[in-house]
Amino acid sequence: MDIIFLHGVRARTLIGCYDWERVAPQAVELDLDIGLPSSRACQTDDLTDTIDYASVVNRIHLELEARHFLLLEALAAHLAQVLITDFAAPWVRVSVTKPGILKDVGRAGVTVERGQRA
Ligand SMILES: Nc1nc2c(c(=O)[nH]1)N=C([C@H](O)[C@@H](O)CO)CN2
Repeated sequence: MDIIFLHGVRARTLIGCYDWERVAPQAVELDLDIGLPSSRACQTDDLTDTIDYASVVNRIHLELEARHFLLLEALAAHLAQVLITDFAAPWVRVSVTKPGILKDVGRAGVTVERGQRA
């Protein structure tokens, strides 16, 4: 399976289970690994035969503005479902981290995998 990736996507969103996290957006970083439905673009050299990673990152930012989750797990699972449903990805791995959220921890986060990796 061929994979496109977007690693180190920086964004701000309302996320968290505590009251202080419900009032202001905070920084998150995402790593997205997205399986492609086919390797056709390798032969055709045509953007319409693959998943446009620029379109993906635009959609991710729209989702982060529109949806507000309590847990990183719920956010990661939602983004994974968007990639599978709306971009026809057969397999995705979505990692979401909160840089600096915990004392003495560089990044706290979660990774979800959805779909079948061929
Ligand atoms: N497994 C998780 N643990 C925690 C999460 C989370 O999303 N998944 N979130 C929090 C708080 O919201 C955190 O941002 C502040 O401590 C705690 N644990």
